[in-house]
Amino acid sequence: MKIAVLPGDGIGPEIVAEAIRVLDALELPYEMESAPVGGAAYEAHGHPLPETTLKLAKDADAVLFGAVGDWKYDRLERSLRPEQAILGLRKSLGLFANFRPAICYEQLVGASSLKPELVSGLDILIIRELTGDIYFGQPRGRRSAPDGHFPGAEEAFDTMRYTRPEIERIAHVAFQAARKRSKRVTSVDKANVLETFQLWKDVVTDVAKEYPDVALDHMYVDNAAMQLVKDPKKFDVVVTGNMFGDILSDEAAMLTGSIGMLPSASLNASSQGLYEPSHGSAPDIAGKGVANPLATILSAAMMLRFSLNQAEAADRIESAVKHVLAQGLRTADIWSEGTTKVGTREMGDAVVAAITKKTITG
Ligand SMILES: NC(=O)C1=CN([C@@H]2O[C@H](COP(=O)(O)OP(=O)(O)OC[C@H]3O[C@@H](n4cnc5c(N)ncnc54)[C@H](O)[C@@H]3O)[C@@H](O)[C@H]2O)C=CC1
Ligand SMILES: CC(C)CC(=O)C(=O)O
Ligand SMILES: [Mg+2]
Repeated sequence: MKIAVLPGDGIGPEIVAEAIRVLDALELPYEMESAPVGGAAYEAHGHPLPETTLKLAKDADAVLFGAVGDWKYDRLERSLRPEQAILGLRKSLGLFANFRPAICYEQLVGASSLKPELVSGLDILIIRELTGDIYFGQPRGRRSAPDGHFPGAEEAFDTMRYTRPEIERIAHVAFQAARKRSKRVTSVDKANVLETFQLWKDVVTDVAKEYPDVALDHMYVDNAAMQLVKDPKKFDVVVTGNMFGDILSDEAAMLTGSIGMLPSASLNASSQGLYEPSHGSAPDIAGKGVANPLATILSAAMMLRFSLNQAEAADRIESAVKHVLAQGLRTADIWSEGTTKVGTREMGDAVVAAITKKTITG
């Protein structure tokens, strides 16, 4: 088993270090190799995704990724910006299916942005298409506007685009996931306005015919954003496009207590995967030792389950996380009165201790 480790920027190296310590505590027979990515790679090699980093990721069974980006690169030419590294990895490895489970752990019900009764027992699976949509569509650019209300004025444009096969394959992923859960899929679109999402809705409806045991409903994205905070438990599997999934998953994170709790798995057709927290590099707290490492640690558990065939080890990590939360340990983002505030490293220590001392109560 070979794991490529790409810590990246900001809090990336801090949280990935804790995930690695947790993986090490499991004493599994894997090999790990690290490489720079994002701003760190730009500084060292002049490119956010050097060929050697890309090759390491392609050759690995799984990639453990931190986060990329920093405000200081905002004015760089787009192809050199750190965020292009994660987009490039997703595209090059064909990681079209992004799983973002928004689970509110019982111990964190009080940390959620919503009332306890709305989030107690919450378990939503957001399935986000990850290699298409407006993040990848061509053409894009800036130019002098050729027409419109202000001809000759500077304008910028991006292209929202999906093909039928792209939508079909993510729809199959969603229906198959729903079969293992409560057999409900909500497809989120903007078909009332966008041609791209009228196609999305038509294709998801067609694919649904192959899954008569799964109930499908459609919801416009603006309504979905509202329903997520009004009555989140009405959702089970949510399938949507790249941009809507990006936005809705950050919103869903707050139902679970913090963006620092939301892991993710990005899979290709051969179950090779990239595992990263759903959040970014958090430059505002980088280097302070306060970032929550649990989303990354839980992403490592998803890696063991989905790409490395180590479901039991994944269960051990997830039980250890529940155990430390039950002990009352909290990083600043999930802290509340009556709990114990700890830093990134202490939280990692506690998860490692729960695994190695076998003190897990679940
Ligand atoms: N996959 C990736 O590498 C991603 C990269 N980014 C990049 O990250 C940089 C920062 O973006 P933002 O919009 O600020 O989003 P962000 O997710 O990095 O941070 C948003 C807020 O959440 C907090 N936060 C995030 N992760 C946390 C954690 N583990 N523990 C405690 N608090 C946490 C941050 O302190 C900040 O207040 C940008 O350059 C952005 O492009 C953003 C999202 C994903
Ligand atoms: C660089 C962004 C597209 C990454 C992001 O915000 C995400 O995947 O959640
Ligand atoms: Mg995002």
